Amino acid sequence: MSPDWQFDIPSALLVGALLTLLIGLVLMAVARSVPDAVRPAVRWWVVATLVQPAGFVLITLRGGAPAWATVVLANALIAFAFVAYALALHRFFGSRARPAPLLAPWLVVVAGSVWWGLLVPDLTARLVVVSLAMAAILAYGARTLYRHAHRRDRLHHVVGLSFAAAGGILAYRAGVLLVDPARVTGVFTLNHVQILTYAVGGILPVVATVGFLLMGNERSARELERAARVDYLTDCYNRRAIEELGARMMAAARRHGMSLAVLVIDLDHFKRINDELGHAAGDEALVRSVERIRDCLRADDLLGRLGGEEFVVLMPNTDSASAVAAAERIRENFNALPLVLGDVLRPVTLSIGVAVLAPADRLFSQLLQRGDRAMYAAKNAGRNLVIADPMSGWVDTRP
Ligand SMILES: Nc1nc2c(ncn2[C@@H]2O[C@H](COP(=O)(O)OP(=O)(O)OP(=O)(O)O)[C@@H](O)[C@H]2O)c(=O)[nH]1
Repeated sequence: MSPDWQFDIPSALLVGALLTLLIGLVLMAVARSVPDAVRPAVRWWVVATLVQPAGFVLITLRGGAPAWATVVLANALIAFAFVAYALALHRFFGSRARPAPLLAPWLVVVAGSVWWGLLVPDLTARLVVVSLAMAAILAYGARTLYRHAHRRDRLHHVVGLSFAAAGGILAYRAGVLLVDPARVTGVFTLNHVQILTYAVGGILPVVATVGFLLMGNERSARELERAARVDYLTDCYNRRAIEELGARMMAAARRHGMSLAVLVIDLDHFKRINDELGHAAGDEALVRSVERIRDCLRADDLLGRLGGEEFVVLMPNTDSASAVAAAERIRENFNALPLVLGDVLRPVTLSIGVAVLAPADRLFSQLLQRGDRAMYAAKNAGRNLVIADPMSGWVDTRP
């Protein structure tokens, strides 16, 4: 280091502690606005950002306060904060936390601090063991993140690389001490190893927390976007999404000279289910029906709920005969097997209208309207029926 440079580790630790605490408070303030699913993760992260500064402050008191506090408690708190960060990532990705792989290194930190800090004082052994155990916790956190994060989502690198860098620095310190124990004669010894550990170690939680905040924000945005496109009850697309996707599919079909079919599916006498079994059973019937219909479809068909008990299937690259065959398969499935609503078996039939993209269709709504008309024709013809719109080639599959 240049002779003009001054660096003092306790000050760096206090600044790091203050920054971590402040960003933890920011996170606490936004915790209420994150989606419910992310809230437990945010809570663990807030715990980490409150506990870690306490550990850092205790380290600055070394020499002036008893070793059980400045060594054992300080290390236990910092290692606990690392465990809490890792648990936060576990929760963020929805996995139930299995603390065992995190508890073991935390216990090593505590036991190593007690043994080589209080009972048989040995700075080198203590720093090596504590550094390696803490590095293991951080590596576990980074692994959790990289196992679950979406590949296209680059944001998680901010958190993942912060974990990996902090773990790497601690492992590097252990390596240097093993090779050359004389390098560190006290915790505040000024050399590149200690400066890296405490200066970078104080900055990384702040960087990681910013990354975590942005991850939470992105998750909120994605969930809002999803909520705007998905039917809350049945989890298939809602009307708005279907109209958007339908228009897009129609344009693609035109561009590539391919066909596009729609099925408009309506449950017959659905009102009777509500009237006889109650509204909750009616809701369940809608959910079970969506599952059934989905099971009958190809991977690139899209299913949506237009409202009430009316559904639509968008079938790319499908001609009239194939669409009618698919509709017939769905109708027959319902006709053959009653829906299971709790303990009740309830026979439900379907009326299905089929329409295929015609040269005259300018808007997706026109195609959908023809499907809807065909569905009503099936209703008027006695229900439990598939009818194709005349412009798609009239087909009546009355059994
Ligand atoms: N449980 C439940 N019922 C709904 C929901 N949306 C609409 N409904 C009910 O669905 C029923 C639809 O009744 P109708 O339009 O008369 O149709 P239907 O009884 O199926 O008769 P057809 O279509 O002519 O065979 C109404 O009673 C609505 O209250 C929903 O989300 N959940």
